[in-house]
Amino acid sequence: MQIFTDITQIKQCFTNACVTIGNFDGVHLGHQKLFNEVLHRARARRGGTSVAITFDPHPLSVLRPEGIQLISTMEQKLELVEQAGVDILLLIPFSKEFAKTTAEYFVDEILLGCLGIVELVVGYDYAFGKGRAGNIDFLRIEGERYGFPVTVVDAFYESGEPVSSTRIRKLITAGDVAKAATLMGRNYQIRGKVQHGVKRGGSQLGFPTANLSLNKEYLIPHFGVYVAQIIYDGHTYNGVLNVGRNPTFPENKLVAEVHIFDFNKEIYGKHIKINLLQFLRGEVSFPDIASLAKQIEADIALTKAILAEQQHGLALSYGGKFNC
Ligand SMILES: Cc1cc2nc3c(=O)[nH]c(=O)nc-3n(C[C@H](O)[C@H](O)[C@H](O)COP(=O)(O)O)c2cc1C
Ligand SMILES: Nc1ncnc2c1ncn2[C@@H]1O[C@H](COP(=O)(O)OP(=O)(O)O)[C@@H](O)[C@H]1O
Repeated sequence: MQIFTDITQIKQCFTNACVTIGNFDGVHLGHQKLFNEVLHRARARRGGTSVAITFDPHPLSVLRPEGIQLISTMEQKLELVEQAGVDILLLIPFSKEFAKTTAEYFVDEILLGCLGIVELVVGYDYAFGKGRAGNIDFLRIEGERYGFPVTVVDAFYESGEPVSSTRIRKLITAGDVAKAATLMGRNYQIRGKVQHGVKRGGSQLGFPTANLSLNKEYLIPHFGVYVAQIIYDGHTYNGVLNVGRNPTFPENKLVAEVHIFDFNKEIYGKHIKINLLQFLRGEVSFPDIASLAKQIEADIALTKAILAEQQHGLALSYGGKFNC
């Protein structure tokens, strides 16, 4: 995937550009449906180029005084859009100034002038430009005037409800990461460089934990303990994660810390990714360190049992398929 971080970097229109526009926070199954439609139109029908346009930072983090807590970092978003198979990603720098861009200017200058659009694919609820004037009715009229068909893609439904970034944010904030995964088509993930903690995990508790600091610009999952999967240096490990403020101790610092199973390496400063698979319990203030250690032991046993059960389930479902 080729990435452009400003329209001025695009010197020549793309061949038969089939374009979608959106914020794509979380790159969930609804977004993936849009990308599939664009890819199908670009490749199978037009022999052209699939283009996604998004904004950096997320418009609501600029326009809303209270900001927005995002599901995915820009780094993750780029990875996921690339995995979806999109050829070109245009990341338009978003500012209060850019928010004043009229929908007409956007269509004339960016879609037609810069990209050479031949087809537009948008989600059922999408609108852009000053005052959200670039809504579906407007785009259909512009499409007819300039000769680019506009395809409106309906939501992806799960349990009869549309999948949306807002719905996923609510689930993660409530700790229901397992359900969020079914709406995203992948697990909710946090990532970052391993930080130094207070050196209590290994020496006092008997369970070292690799600590990540959490940035408040992103969603903070419900405080508590999760079954986790850790990706480090090209390998995947199982583990158990605690998100919260360690109320048993006085520091009160927000942290995500993961005890990795069958692992014994010093990884301070290294980049790790943690997938949150299932919520186990909320964070508790324990009367002493021995009670906390005992609880962590129980958390580990439960995590291992859940993972073994999942493996067993997978083996059965593969068995079922082979038997058909
Ligand atoms: C599985 C697990 C569960 C935890 N649960 C709690 C908890 O309920 N309450 C709490 O205060 N701290 C909890 N912690 C955090 C520990 O207090 C923390 O890992 C320990 O103090 C080590 O901190 P350090 O990495 O800064 O040395 C948990 C940690 C793990 C790995
Ligand atoms: N199984 C493991 N899980 C997590 N971290 C481990 C493990 N084995 C070794 N480590 C290392 O130990 C560090 C955590 O030890 P800990 O005593 O909790 O110190 P800190 O308070 O700095 O987090 C991790 O950052 C990592 O470098």
